[in-house]
Amino acid sequence: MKNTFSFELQKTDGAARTGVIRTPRGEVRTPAFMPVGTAATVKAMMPESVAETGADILLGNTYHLMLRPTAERIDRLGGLHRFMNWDRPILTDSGGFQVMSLSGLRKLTEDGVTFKSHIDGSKHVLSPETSMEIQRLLGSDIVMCFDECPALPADKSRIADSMRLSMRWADRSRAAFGDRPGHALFGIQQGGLEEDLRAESAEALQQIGFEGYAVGGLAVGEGQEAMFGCLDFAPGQLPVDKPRYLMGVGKPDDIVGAVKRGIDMMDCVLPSRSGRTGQVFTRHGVVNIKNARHADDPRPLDDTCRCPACRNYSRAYLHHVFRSQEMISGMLLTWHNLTYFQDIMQGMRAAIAAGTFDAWEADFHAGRAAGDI
Ligand SMILES: CNc1nc2cc(C(N)=O)ccc2[nH]1
Repeated sequence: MKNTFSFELQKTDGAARTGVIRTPRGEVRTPAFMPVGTAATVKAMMPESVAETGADILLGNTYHLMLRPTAERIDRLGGLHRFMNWDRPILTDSGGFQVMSLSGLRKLTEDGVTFKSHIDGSKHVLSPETSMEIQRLLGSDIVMCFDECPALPADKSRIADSMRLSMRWADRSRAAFGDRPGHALFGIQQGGLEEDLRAESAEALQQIGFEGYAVGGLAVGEGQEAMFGCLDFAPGQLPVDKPRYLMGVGKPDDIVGAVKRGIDMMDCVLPSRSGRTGQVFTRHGVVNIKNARHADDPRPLDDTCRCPACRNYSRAYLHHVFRSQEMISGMLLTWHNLTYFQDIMQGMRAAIAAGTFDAWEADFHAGRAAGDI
């Protein structure tokens, strides 16, 4: 096993790309969707089940893990992969986004963010330096720069100031990351929906140099049209030979539109969170299993789906166990949603490789318009 990190761009079809990220813990086929394993678990899933859905990599949340059980404890126990029994690649976020949305009593300065834990009120500091140390202790394969993601809408001067702070933090993140063969540090482009600010951010990040580049600052309430408008130019401002990661996205049609515009990696809680709330994604659209119309329906959710929920159970059963708040409900629906999201990724990888992405996309949208869900 070579102790290196690399990305091979294999085929393009329009702006869409397919390739492979090679890490010491295995390969990540792109475009890739990363399930979110917030507190060292993809909720309601065994890690071997997550692997069976087709996930090559998952995401861990630095903010949650630093508070509980702490990165030091995970390090003492052999690192996050050993701790959660996932031996494939893990990407960890920096904690920057979640500290601003989850913690209490925050104070943001040039140095970083001091805050109180939402769990027990204890005081903590997140900065480029502490975030790099925490992610090193966790042992993640892909580390994210510590940045600030401004809430939208915001005026241009606020977006510019925030982006420039994030670029100074990117520089400090790079310095603190050090020389770690086989591990990657990704920079995060900011700049809101502004093409000139995003260009300035992309240029600043390339001057520093990263193994991959994220498009940050999106999926924060701007809506799909504005997000796609930004993705019509932002990925193209980033190096063509490095992975491009869109953070926090998204619904199936968001994912397809992002890949169409040159994105290689994404993460989102939607398939797992929705699985627990009875929202089921299928190729014909969304099924809300709670709805009484499923109570006597003997059909599977999707008779073309390979997941255990579709192979072994009826909608009537899934409706029953959801209504009865049985644990198997979240397990089966999460398993289905993650399988469906991975099958979308596999479909796009194959279509881009064959040069038929446009036809695949048309079929994807036609299936959702067809209804009969
Ligand atoms: C769910 N939406 C979302 N937008 C994000 C932006 C960032 C970011 N660092 O700009 C990180 C996580 C994010 N999650």
